[in-house]
Amino acid sequence: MTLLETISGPRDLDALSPEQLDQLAGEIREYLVESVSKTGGHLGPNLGVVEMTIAIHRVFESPRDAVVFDTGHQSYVHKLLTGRRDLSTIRKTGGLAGYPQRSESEHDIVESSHASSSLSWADGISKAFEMTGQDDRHVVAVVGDGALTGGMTWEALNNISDDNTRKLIVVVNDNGRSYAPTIGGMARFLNTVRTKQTYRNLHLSSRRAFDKLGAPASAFYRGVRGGLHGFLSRFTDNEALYSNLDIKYIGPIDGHDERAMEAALRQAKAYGAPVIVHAITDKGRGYEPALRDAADQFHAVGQIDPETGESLETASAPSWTSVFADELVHLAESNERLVGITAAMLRPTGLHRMAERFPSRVFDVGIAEQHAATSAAGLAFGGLHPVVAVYATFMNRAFDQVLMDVALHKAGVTFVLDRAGVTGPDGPSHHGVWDLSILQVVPGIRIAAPRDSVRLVEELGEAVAVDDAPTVIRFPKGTVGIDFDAVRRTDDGVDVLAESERKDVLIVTVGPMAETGLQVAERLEAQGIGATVVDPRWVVPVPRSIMDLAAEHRIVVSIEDGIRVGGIGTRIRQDLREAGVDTAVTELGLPDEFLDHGSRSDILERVGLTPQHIARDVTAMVLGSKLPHARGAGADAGVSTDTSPQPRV
Ligand SMILES: Cc1ncc(C[n+]2csc(CCOP(=O)(O)OP(=O)(O)O)c2C)c(N)n1
Ligand SMILES: CC(=O)[C@@H](O)[C@H](O)COP(=O)(O)O
Ligand SMILES: [Mg+2]
Repeated sequence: MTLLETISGPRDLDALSPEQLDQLAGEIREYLVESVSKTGGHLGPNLGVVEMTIAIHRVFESPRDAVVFDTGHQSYVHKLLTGRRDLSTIRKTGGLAGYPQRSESEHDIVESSHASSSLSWADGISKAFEMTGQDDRHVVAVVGDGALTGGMTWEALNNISDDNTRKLIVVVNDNGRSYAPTIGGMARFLNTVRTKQTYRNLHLSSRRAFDKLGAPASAFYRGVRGGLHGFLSRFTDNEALYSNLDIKYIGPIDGHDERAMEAALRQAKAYGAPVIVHAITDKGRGYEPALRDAADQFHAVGQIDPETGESLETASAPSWTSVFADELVHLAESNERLVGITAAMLRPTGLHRMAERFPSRVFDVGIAEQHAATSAAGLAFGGLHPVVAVYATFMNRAFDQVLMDVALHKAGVTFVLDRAGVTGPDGPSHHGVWDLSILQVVPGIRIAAPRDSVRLVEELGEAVAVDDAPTVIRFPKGTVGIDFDAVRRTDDGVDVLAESERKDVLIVTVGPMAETGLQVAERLEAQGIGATVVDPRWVVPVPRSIMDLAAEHRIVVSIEDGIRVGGIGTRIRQDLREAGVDTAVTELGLPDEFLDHGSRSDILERVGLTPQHIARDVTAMVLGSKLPHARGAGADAGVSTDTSPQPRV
């Protein structure tokens, strides 16, 4: 029996000797490589937090003490130590989540995988503990150096540094990387700390480092009620505590030295006020293929050969990301106004290709999507055309910047939203399902959803030609499907993909849902129901010809890989009413609920967004049987049927 097999909860760690702790760390690393190489997942980040997580769970008493992981992708070791020793189902339908999940364990607190929120969580939890007489409970936040480049962390630090006695420990997991090396002035400073062999005179050097960063950073260093003084000072008995700041700093500590981590954490625990413990770690620690991987040190892997680290997955077609990446380079060759912006995801969004070709025209702003959007408005003001490439789900947090900085100023900025729609294994906070509903309310915005690679190329070119409004191109995770040529194109750019003599149903598909729409049409034809399938290409604003086509049909069905509430279907319905077209509309999309992790196909099946489900429902509607009630959340697709005028039979 391995030591790991004896650990059913954190308290089982207490009796282990130093030698056993080292043995346990080795067993955990071995298991992570063996298991994650089969399932895929965040292998590199978790290999980097083995000793840290063991030390946290030995020093603190979860769940009485609250342990919060920023982003949560590095919580596999936490799961192993809190009664979930079998990771073989991780990220699979019905299996363990790839992030903390309260329904799995009382030890899990923050389920969102959106970075840079952990310190705000910790600030709130620690305040609540103090205010409810639970001030013997500690809060521990594990935050990566990458997550520290997100603005929320500094908002939280500014509050945590208020004069207080809250038992809040911030463990900075500093491995020097997000995917790639973490960017920015603060990261450069951390690097200074990381590389100092003796870490002597840290305080002096840090002042110099911040002075080097220029006035704003020095001002921040000297004056703002932030935690940086404590963050920069070296730990000595109470010496490092600054009168107007309350964040003591301990470190840097070797994050792979379990005993050193424990000692630092015990000091922090005993201190009785907010403390930062700065741990230096290696992403991918103990696994050569990860440490050697220059791209991202196995930040997130698919199935790999555990011996060599080689990917075992073969792509049957190019990914949406790679089609975008190549076309952007092609466009940038002839349009020197184009610049790219990534939020710490250069390679995952494909911008690395433009960066290789035009290094001075791509900016990595760190995990800072809000800053990305507004700095893009600035770039546009200066005469450039920025292309901001982010995952759709992360665009949520930059809504105000798109609205008030980009759109209000009619800035020509193109947002490329990768991983739009149901993504699958990364769970509810990673599905890119809100972008269509959120962004379509932005005045003047134009949103395109390419159905295939040909349209992605076409619509990207159209987008970057717009210089007086924000444009959005959204496409899903994974490889592109087959190209669907149009039967004809209307004068306002709507592609008719299939049409029938009988004008029973107009199916309006958003993006790659075109394939589903065509399959639905085939099924309907088999029932003698005539269907026209159209792809608007640009879904916001809804092209005029959609109104005209709707007026010719008995019912309109929209199909989108986004939440139905406030989706494109809703907009079509509203526009039809405003145009005086009373054709009934059925909007099909995702239910407005958080969709668990799983495979994309399983999730679409569960919510009823499949050709079979849709054809069955539409057949029932057109043949005049009872319209399907809005089915319960989670059971079926969000179906809203406008029942004002019944379909004309
Ligand atoms: C708001 C947001 N933007 C982007 C991401 C994608 N993302 C996931 S992990 C990661 C890097 C995190 O780096 P760090 O905090 O240093 O943690 P590490 O992986 O190094 O342990 C990024 C950018 C995210 N989860 N949330
Ligand atoms: C944790 C995080 O946000 C990312 O690492 C995410 O897991 C990447 O997802 P993809 O695998 O779709 O790139
Ligand atoms: Mg990091």
